Amino acid sequence: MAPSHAALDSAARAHRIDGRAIARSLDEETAAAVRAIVARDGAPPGLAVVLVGEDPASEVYVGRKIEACRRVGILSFEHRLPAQTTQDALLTLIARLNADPTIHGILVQVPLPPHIDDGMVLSAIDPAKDVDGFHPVNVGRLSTGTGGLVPCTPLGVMMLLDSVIDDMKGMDAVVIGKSNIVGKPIAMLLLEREATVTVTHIETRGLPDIVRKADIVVAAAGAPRLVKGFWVKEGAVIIDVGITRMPGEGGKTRLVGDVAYDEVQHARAVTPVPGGVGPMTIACLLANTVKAAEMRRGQKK
Ligand SMILES: Nc1nc(=O)c2c([nH]1)NC[C@@H]1CN(c3ccc(C(=O)N[C@@H](CCC(=O)O)C(=O)O)cc3)C=[N+]21
Repeated sequence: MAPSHAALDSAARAHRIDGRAIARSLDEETAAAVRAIVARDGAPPGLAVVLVGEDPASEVYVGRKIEACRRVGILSFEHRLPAQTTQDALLTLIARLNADPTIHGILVQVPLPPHIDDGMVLSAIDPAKDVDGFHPVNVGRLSTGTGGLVPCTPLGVMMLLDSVIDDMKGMDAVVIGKSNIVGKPIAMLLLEREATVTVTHIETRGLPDIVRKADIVVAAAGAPRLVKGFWVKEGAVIIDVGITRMPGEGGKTRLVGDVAYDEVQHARAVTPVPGGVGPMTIACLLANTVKAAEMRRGQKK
């Protein structure tokens, strides 16, 4: 006897979007672009990575960024400053990096220690070197669709969506999370594609019912396993941006996303954590550094 549709459905699993593989192929393009820049200018693009303090998670991320630069041939310059560094000292370093022609991109790892004003520091970075896309000039460009450098995680999210969706026009997209570095820029990018975008957050009333209407769900609330199976419409595409470190077995930490991955197998496609958005964020940082170098040559706007 042929299996019933219900049996087929319950056996079907969502496509797992492989962020590591997609990041690897973007890195190949970036490496080729770096080789072309070296052939033309005699020197590769340079990225300055600034880390203030000793947050262990930040150290892991910064280490990965430096290693990724080496892989594609970008020169990285690491600036590790003690936690008690003053805001003035940090602003002085940024001014020096802004003026340094061998530096094409500047990344100041956030969060910064509490005595430093993130907004002041990010606004001090030359917008043309702002590979994070956090400077108000780049935020303004993104929201008016006028070019500039786009934040890395949101860029990566769009590439993951593009790997499974041909055209987002008219689709219902729900973004959970309203941060300046993830939720808001993703909403702008989805709007540019003519999706119908609802931006929600942890305080949104009736959140499960709103999410259930979505063809595209981007979970970026930083709330482990917030999105349950019954929140998700059959056939939706889900991007999990959340990364929370939880105590795991044997004193290790384990990473938990914002989506209850095992409960959403009736989705069309879903990203894992780890191995989804995280690797894309780093690949997009490298791509943005090349973009900044090419913008300086006046080749791209
Ligand atoms: N100025 C600035 N720019 C950033 O882009 C920035 C930042 N500050 N502060 C912190 C967040 C976080 N972030 C991640 C980068 C890579 C992974 C990543 O590679 N994740 C791996 C796992 C990494 C692990 O094992 O811990 C994965 O999801 O597969 C995650 C998170 C960039 N951030």
